[in-house]
Amino acid sequence: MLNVLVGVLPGGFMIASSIVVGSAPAAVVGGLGSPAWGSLVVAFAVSAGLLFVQQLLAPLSVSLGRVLKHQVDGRFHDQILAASLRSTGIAGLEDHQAAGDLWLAAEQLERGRTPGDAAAGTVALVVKYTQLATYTVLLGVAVSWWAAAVVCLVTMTFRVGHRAVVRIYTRLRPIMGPLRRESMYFRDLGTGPGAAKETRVFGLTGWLAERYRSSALAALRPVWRERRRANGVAFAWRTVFGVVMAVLVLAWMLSSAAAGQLSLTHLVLGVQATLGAISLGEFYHESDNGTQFGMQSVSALRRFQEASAALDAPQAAASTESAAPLLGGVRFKNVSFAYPGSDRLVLDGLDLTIQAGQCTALVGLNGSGKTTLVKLLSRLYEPTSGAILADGRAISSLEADAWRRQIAVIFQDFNRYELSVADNIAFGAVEQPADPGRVAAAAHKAGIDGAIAKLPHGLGTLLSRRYAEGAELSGGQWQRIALARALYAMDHGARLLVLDEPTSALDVRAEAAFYEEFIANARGRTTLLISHRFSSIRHADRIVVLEHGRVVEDGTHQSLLDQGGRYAGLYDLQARRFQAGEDIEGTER
Ligand SMILES: Nc1ncnc2c1ncn2[C@@H]1O[C@H](COP(=O)(O)OP(=O)(O)OP(=O)(O)O)[C@@H](O)[C@H]1O
Repeated sequence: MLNVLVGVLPGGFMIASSIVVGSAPAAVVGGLGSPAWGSLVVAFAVSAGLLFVQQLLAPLSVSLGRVLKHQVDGRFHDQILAASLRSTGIAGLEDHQAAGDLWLAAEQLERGRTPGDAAAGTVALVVKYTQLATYTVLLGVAVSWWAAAVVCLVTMTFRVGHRAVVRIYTRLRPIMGPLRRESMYFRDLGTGPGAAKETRVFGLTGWLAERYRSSALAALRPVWRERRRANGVAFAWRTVFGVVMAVLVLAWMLSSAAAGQLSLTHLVLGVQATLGAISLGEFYHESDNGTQFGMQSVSALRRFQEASAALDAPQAAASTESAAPLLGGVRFKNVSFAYPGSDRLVLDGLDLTIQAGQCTALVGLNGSGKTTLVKLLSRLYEPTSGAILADGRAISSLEADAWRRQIAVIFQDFNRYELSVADNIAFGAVEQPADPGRVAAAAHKAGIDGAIAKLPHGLGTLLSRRYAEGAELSGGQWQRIALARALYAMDHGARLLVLDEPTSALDVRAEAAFYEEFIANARGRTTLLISHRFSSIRHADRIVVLEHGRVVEDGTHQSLLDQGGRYAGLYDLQARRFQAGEDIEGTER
């Protein structure tokens, strides 16, 4: 409503100021104090008043537009976070297309093309089109309706032209999107610290700069081509048409006034309305980009939400039973699994029981499905067929977050939070208030307390080089921090500890020592240790060998050696290499 008023006010000013000009000759003739002079003063006061109100309300309208933008954007940010942090599954985040849509939604926000801009831009359009409507009506009433129609047509022709240029970006989005994503990837690779070592060591810096340049140019060239086309001949035609029409209308008004068919007031009003309307045929900075692109992030987010919902198994969202503390073991019953969009069974009729109170080691070559098994256990994916039972209840029927509090999982690619050491450990049980004593105890159990003591602020040290007071840990120390996080979770009620390749950053001897120490400490706890190295986990209560998504051997270290099967073969191979002083890892990868 405010914007309608802001749109109408310039029309009011035009009327009042035209009356001022129209009544000036009579006022001059009548002199000071004459009725004509009085009318002139009233018209002048009204026009000044209208101008004043207009100057007062226009900034208010802009400010309210900004408030609207920030409110809409705030809500949208919440929606993006809520969509990407949905806790039922991660299939959408790991799917190329869906993840691309989520990236697009966030990227549009970073580029300042937000739903808030669309909302504020739409509201700002109300001002512009109310103005155009007002000028058209004034011209129609004061001069002629055909002149009003022509001027309105000219303005809209310019507007259509400007919008056509803006629309080019939307039309080319399917081509530009992947290219832009590629160029952003190369830019981030070149400017971020993560890849800095390798790009220099391998001499990739020149290659990186060239790939960034070529992919950025490939994304921009189609836009430049289309823009030249839209801004070239079509623009020239529109300009010629607009200028000719405007000149014709103005000339006609002048000749009518000269012939005495149009009063001075009507002439001034007609000229003002014509020029005012035509000046509205411009590009609207406050509206055009926002209304054209602002909703793209919304559509991209909707696509991501739909794809995630379709990719995640429906039971994941539906399960609501509360999870009782896990007392017995966990059983994988004939579990098969293929990643969404793939027919390949990564797990194929897997039968496995993780016994309570035992340390079970799961070994298998790269790609045999070990991490996938942990993702199913954590309910980040649901089995394609079969069931995972905890104390005899299908975990798919349990409320996902409640079930996850029963397990403490450290993935291979665990998170390194750029927060304090204490936070990194206490995230193991984030739903409970952090307990410094138990944090220190977990750090001690994970064998990282010595390294923490040497940090400038102990447990309070920020683990990030981005801060002056921050510190960086080695890969092996980070792994111990992650282990401390899992132990802290166990200390707060988690019943099953899962470590997926917890020692990949340790050297062979440190790894062997870690496993020996860990397995000894974990006695009596339900633990699942995952490794692709067969030699390290020989002290586990039980060793399960996974191959092509199935259990192929199951027993103690000694019984598996006696069987002389897969485990024995690979164990012997590693042991011989180790004795020969070669890198064990090299044999198996
Ligand atoms: N998100 C995913 N989408 C599609 N396929 C996947 C995905 N993650 C893993 N895979 C495939 O599933 C198979 C098993 O992978 P998984 O990570 O479970 O193996 P792994 O035994 O843990 O291997 P590693 O010892 O190398 O960690 C691999 O062939 C892999 O390519």
